[in-house]
Amino acid sequence: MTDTPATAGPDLAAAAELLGDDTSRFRHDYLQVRGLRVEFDGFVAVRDVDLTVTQGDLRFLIGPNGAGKTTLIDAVTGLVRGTGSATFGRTELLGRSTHRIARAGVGRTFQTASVFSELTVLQNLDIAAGARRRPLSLLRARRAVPEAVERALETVGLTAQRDLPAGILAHGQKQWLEIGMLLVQDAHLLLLDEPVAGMTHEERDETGELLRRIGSQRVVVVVEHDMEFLRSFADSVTVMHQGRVLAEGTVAEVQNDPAVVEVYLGAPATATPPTPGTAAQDGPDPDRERRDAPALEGESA
Ligand SMILES: Nc1ncnc2c1ncn2[C@@H]1O[C@H](COP(=O)(O)OP(=O)(O)OP(=O)(O)O)[C@@H](O)[C@H]1O
Repeated sequence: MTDTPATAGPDLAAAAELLGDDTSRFRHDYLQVRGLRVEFDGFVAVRDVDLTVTQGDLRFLIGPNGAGKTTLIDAVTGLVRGTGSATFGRTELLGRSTHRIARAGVGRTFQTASVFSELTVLQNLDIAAGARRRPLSLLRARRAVPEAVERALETVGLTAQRDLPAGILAHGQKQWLEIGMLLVQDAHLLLLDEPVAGMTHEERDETGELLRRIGSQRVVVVVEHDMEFLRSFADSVTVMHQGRVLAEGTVAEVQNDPAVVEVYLGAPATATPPTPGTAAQDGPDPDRERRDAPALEGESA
């Protein structure tokens, strides 16, 4: 946050207004994944995954590195081929193109924000909003900023930065811009891949509040490694390990689940508790997943 103007952060009142659209065609839709399987040249990255996420249930998807979290999102959004079923509303998403999945109201962010750096914040939002417009009408100058774009700017707290090139935004602001782009695209299932990675504490809290608001009206799945952020904002948690769902429940439930403790800490919960964040001496050889797993207790990774 050195060369960018200070921001007041997301505007929660604007978020409430923007999200208070209870005439939405997506109002009762939810994500339902059944028997999802993704293979890469014979390596099974995701297997037998069942997942149901509804509106008002801010779901965090956690698990050690390589657990299959991003691959799950990739399959739901059409970036990789999966078998089984993944529906949002009445739409089967598997087997559809990324474009058609987006049209079904499904949007995602990536670990690295993918905004057009040379274009302004406003232009980025305008392009996202215009995803359904014809190319010629996109080129035509318009007199006013569309209301949805204006509201999204306020919602994600970037009104003061609207005319700045997106490339000079702080990391957190780029993530907010991406979320704004999903809102103007009318995404009602938002899949966010590590949205607070690299953010300051303040930005994380602002992002958490924003996600809560969005999650009360839309279906939101957050892939995260930041346990402090999870404890503050998750309504529910799905834990993945080696491509499967290992556990699911409230933060307290998964934190106290022996299988989860074992995966994260490297020892059965009933054994002498290891030092948080380290593998147990007597446990199996720590593999890559375990070494990289953040501590479930204490400070975030
Ligand atoms: N395109 C690919 N080709 C081959 N293997 C892949 C591909 N994408 C992912 N994998 C493998 O699938 C497994 C799951 O990876 P994935 O990125 O989904 O894990 P993750 O839980 O998101 O991990 P992280 O927290 O590190 O992002 C890993 O073993 C990874 O190496």
